[in-house]
Amino acid sequence: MEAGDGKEETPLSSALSRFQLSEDYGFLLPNPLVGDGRATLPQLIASHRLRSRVHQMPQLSTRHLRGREELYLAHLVLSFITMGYLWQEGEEGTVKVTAGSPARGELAPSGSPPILSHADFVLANWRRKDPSGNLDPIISLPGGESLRGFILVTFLVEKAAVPGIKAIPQAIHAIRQLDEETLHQALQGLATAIGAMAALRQYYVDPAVFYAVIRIFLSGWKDNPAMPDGLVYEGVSEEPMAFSGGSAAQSTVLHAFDELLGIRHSQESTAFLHRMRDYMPPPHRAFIEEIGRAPSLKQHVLCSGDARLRAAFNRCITALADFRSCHIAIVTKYIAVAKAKAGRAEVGGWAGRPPAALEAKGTGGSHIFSFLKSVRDTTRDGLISA
Ligand code: HEM
Repeated sequence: MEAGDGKEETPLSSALSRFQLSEDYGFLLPNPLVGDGRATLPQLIASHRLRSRVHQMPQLSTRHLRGREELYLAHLVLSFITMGYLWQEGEEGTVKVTAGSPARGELAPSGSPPILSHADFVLANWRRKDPSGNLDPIISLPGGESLRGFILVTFLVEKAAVPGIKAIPQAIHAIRQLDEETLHQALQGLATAIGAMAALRQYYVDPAVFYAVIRIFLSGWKDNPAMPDGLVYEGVSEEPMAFSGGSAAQSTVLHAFDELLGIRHSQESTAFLHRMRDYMPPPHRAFIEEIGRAPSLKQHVLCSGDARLRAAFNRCITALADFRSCHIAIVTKYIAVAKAKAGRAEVGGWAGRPPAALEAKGTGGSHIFSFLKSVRDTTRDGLISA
């Protein structure tokens, strides 16, 4: 609650300054949460103390935060606490109402919904561990080394995509200038970057831990039978609100590539993917929309009749379809095969049961395989024939 409603306000900046860096887990929770001594988020969740402590948290205000970084950090910390709070008892123990700050409207100023998104989980959740540039996540949930691998490999895939993202404005500028040489170079750069995103294959993640432990903490309360009524954000609205869970479908990268290459997905897939854009940082969303308003690359390549441009364009499409095939293989291993092997009582020190509501659905809420295959196939349809 904000000042003036009878409750004392604690500036979020001062609460954040009490988060301590540790070599193992990044931020430790501030003392008001743990009372005596310190505990990491996973330890707190495992000890089942988080829920009652969250109720006692002081109301936090974002008004003293300085700049974008602190806002993203605040969203990261509070959305992780929210997921721990909501899912700590598994699917059976969900709550209908949030109490206290973590899941509330204070998260909104960063422009993202009050839930853990891909931008929190991956894009903002890293720090340099040592001078040689090794990385660690800032905040973890249960899942140990597998969770660490899941976050960092996804981060590396995003990093591999950066030259491809940079090639987009270059390509659009070249189309406007009718500069075919620069356009060709930009498309070559894009195809190489998409190829490098095959770092996706290097997962150091145990499928059983991913399936039984990690996935539930990324789940949302939209299209999720475990929380069919959504969630009341106390002090924000008396009506329940529904938000999708964290998913790399919320990553800006493939949306931007699709937009540039003029890929047309099915109506159903497009609806899902567009919904995922609501979970991106607003400048990312604006970037994708701007690409959509630019002159059509595909039309330009078709009209130019330039065989070299057509080949470079098709290399981008093929690389993108290959990436999506590789992703389907990963998802098969981490969800379909893991599901078949599931049922062990305890995985990775965590005795939770695999979430039944997520058996056929992704954390973003899609019908996994029909969606992923349709998106891969419509990508292939984007090829220009000779
Ligand atoms: C264990 C690893 C992974 C699993 C199990 C996984 C699972 C899924 C699932 C189930 C979906 C469907 C949407 C939903 O409901 O959430 C999805 C979509 C998606 N994932 Fe992943 N994913 C993994 C890693 C990655 C990585 C590293 C990336 C790269 C950034 C990625 C990029 C995407 C994209 C872009 C989509 C949207 C569909 C598309 O545009 O092709 N995923 N993923």
